[in-house]
Amino acid sequence: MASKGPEDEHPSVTLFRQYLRIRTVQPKPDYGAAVAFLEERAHQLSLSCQKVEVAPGFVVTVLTWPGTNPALSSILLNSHTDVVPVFKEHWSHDPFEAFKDSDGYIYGRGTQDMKCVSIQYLEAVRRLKVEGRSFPRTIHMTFVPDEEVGGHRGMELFVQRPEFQALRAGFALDEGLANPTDAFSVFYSERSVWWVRVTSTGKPGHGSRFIEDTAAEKLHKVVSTILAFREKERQRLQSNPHLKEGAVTSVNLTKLEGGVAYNVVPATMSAGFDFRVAPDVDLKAFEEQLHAWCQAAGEGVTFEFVQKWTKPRVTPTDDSDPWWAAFSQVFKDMNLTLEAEIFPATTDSRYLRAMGVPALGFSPMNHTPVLLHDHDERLHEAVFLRGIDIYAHLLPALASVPTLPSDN
Ligand SMILES: CSCC[C@H](NC=O)C(=O)O
Ligand SMILES: [Zn+2]
Ligand SMILES: [Zn+2]
Repeated sequence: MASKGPEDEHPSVTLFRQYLRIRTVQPKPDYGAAVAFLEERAHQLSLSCQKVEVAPGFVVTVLTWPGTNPALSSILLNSHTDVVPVFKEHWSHDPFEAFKDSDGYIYGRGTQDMKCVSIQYLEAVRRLKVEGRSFPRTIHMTFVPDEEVGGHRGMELFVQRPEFQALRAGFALDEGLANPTDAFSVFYSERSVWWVRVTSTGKPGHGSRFIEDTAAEKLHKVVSTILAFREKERQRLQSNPHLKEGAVTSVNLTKLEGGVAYNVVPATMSAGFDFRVAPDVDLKAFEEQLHAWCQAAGEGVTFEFVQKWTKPRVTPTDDSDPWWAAFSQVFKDMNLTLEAEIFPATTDSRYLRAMGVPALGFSPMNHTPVLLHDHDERLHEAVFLRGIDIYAHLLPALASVPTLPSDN
């Protein structure tokens, strides 16, 4: 297929590519430019735009399309504005140029995670407004900073504020993942992130001696135990075709620290682990297990949490739930396949669900390899445009869910 020149490119694709060029890349995202871009979109769409500074320099931008029945709770469409860093030398094209190849693939950091979704929300709303449609429920689009580093200066603070309460969110959409097959993935829960630092202390001394009770020996025991647990979970996932990645607990050894010189046995060493705990795990029992593993390694082995999520929640996916019924019916009507899963990593949905707002993670990308955080992150323009169609069906369905007991 020959590439369309910029003159006949779909305007939604052009807008997407403009947004991709804004360097909201961690660790120093240009949030000012993103907020200015969103304010301009609000102006173009005749939507109100509220800026909530949740921490100095960290703004949540809220664009609102009022519904016809303000008594009803609202639909919240969330996306984060930041993107993860790149290894530029591994990219085929500049990751912040939004290069489109002759087949229609758009390359860029954020093409999948999740600048596509931000623009799809905006363009679906634009289309529905142009068509003169209106719906009972208000639609809020929230654009939040700092998701990629945990949301601690983004959604985590925003949900605690009166401005969030004032949105009266009844249901939310947030990010999901691409799916390489014909199906679309949707995420109704996520694993709890636990970043654990195990510190081992022991006897120091000269590197030539058989010193008893060293920090390294004991740390090695803990590392072995945890990696054995990892293998057990890996096998459990591999041997059961019904289980998807998010249904088991994963762990990786991601940091090792300690030592000062080759001939000095260090008195302390530490190991860092990234646990993603499945939502059906008893978290109290799991923490006790961590204690037991450390204790079994010997005296002076302790652990601390660097991240610890303790409020896993599951959004209903049975047809008796009005939100799920409305969401899934759209896919039936459009003859599209949905696969419901637990998100394997962490998103801002956890903060929304913990506030009692049911949330689904959905990024409309089928026939697309999962390339978030990867080199050559890309999305085909046709898949991107199809996503706008899908939201243009989803938003009317969700914003027309009849009055619920929770609305009163
Ligand atoms: C807990 S902070 C990290 C959040 C991050 N989210 C997306 O990749 C993740 O590692 O899942
Ligand atoms: Zn993301
Ligand atoms: Zn991400």
